[in-house]
Amino acid sequence: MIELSPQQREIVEAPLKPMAVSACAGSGKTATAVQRLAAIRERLDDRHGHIALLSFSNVAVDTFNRDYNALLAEPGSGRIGGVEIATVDAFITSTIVRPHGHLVMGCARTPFLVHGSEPFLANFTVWDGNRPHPTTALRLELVKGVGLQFEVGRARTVIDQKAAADAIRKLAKVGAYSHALGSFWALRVLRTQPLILRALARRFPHILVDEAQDIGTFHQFILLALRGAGVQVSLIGDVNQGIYEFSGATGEFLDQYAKRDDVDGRMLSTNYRSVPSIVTIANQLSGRNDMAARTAPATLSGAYYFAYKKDEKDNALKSFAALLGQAGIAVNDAVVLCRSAEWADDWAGGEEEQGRGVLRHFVDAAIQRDKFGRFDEAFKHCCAGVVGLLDDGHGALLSEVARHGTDEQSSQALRRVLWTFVKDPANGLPSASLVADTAWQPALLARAEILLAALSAEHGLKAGDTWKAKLAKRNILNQPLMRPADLGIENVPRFRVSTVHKVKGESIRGVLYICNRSHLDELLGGTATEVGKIGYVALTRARDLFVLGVPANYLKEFAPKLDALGFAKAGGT
Ligand SMILES: Nc1ncnc2c1ncn2[C@@H]1O[C@H](COP(=O)(O)OP(=O)(O)OP(=O)(O)O)[C@@H](O)[C@H]1O
Repeated sequence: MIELSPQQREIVEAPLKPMAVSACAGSGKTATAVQRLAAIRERLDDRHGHIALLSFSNVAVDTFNRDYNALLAEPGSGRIGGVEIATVDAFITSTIVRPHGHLVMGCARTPFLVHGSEPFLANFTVWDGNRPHPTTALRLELVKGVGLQFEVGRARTVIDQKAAADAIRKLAKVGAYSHALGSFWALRVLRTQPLILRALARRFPHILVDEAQDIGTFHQFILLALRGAGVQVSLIGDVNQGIYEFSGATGEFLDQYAKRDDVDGRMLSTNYRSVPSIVTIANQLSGRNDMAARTAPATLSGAYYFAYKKDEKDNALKSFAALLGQAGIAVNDAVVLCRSAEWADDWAGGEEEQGRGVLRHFVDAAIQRDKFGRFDEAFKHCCAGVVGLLDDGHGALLSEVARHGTDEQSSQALRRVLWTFVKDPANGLPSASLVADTAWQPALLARAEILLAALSAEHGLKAGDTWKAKLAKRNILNQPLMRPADLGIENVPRFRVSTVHKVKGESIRGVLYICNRSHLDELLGGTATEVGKIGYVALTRARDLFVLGVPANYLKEFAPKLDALGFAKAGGT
């Protein structure tokens, strides 16, 4: 177990009152939050009350659970249960929407989350004046001076209030809600059901929220409603890492919360993750003055840049591999980061897109499993694909099967069948290395038939009438799903490639961040803009080595600025 610093310990041992902790990157928020959770648990007299520790990703929740259980296992630990560790959304779902949502949704069943691929959703659309959109595509925005606004699509088309409200009600009547609508219904419950609000406040006298810069507008109102009913809400986060601005999470709530009279404002300002030269650059970008706890290792470390050309990606990857070699970092301990999913796909050796609709879910599942070894992602896609093949009547199934930690026996048995299918390229989901039109799709069709027969016999699940048509060869090519490099034919190091958003919260030994001109511009401009913050998150993931990929055309323009910040030029393409 980590020995806490005095700054961390003061937070852990502070009096039981609402707290706002403004922390820098790599400052040990995880250990501090877990120990604070344990300290509150120990000191709280109310043995019926639960303390909730909430975050925004399953990875963070798993880490918290692991560390809290390790604390419980320590000799002499008198700590007991009575804590709830979950994502913010899972907490809202399990404590508000599922048990009480029916009171405001007008449905006669336990509400269930829909993911968008469920066939029955075809009957639930909303009209934008020109064309219909799935109701599940509605996003809710609170716009200053306007109030609640409903939008769809990338162009953020605003939907007529009444049309949106009618569509949401229609969906709610069958018990379904989308991800965006979950918080909406939860807030409705809290605002219209005072007895439930009071009961929740009694059950959760303390709620700690990690990554609090990611609290969006609806989450904020939910937390404030609970606070109004007496819950002590504490926040811990880093506004410089607020990279979900597009979804209404500006970090302002965390900033403002610290200024409230009854809130104890604290800081965590030592970075335990990165070597000092990286912390110095991070300080300049964020305007903070954080300390580096580490000293530089004897091998190559720090922040570098090199030029790359878009059509010579393999050279850039080889240059990065060479730098990693000098730093003594294995390829497996490094990552290539991009701003957008499209870029990440491209740098990962993007496949030519194959499949449409339901079939596309199976394509994605095979690629996730065989190219990236990500079985959890493969499982999710496979579930969406299988549910897409079933009869409309099984609309709630996907949400039951996909629910993290569900303990219902029927769901568990079904999960086992689906896992078996996902894990087995010989008899289940066919290998992504097969040629798609002549081998992969026919194999999928035959095995899906066997799977559907088993689901019908053992689980009473009925296949939809058109399931075969959904697996027809639409946009299926005469080539494998994975491109040759991933089949081991070309000799380029195989890096994990990811978006910055996906590695949030991680510590990684070597990071290459591939930029275009505007990414660089905003990175150098500091953390005032969202893309600037994304650059800051990329930089601060690196433990030992951070490399910036600069487009060759712009090297001359950016080199002096990068040198001035403390980057060093690496040899490169
Ligand atoms: N007191 C400490 N002494 C030594 N190492 C520590 C201490 N506190 C934290 N660390 C280490 O610092 C690293 C970063 O911690 P953690 O992942 O919790 O950072 P974080 O604050 O969540 O960062 P970020 O917000 O950037 O993801 C971890 O490897 C952790 O073990």
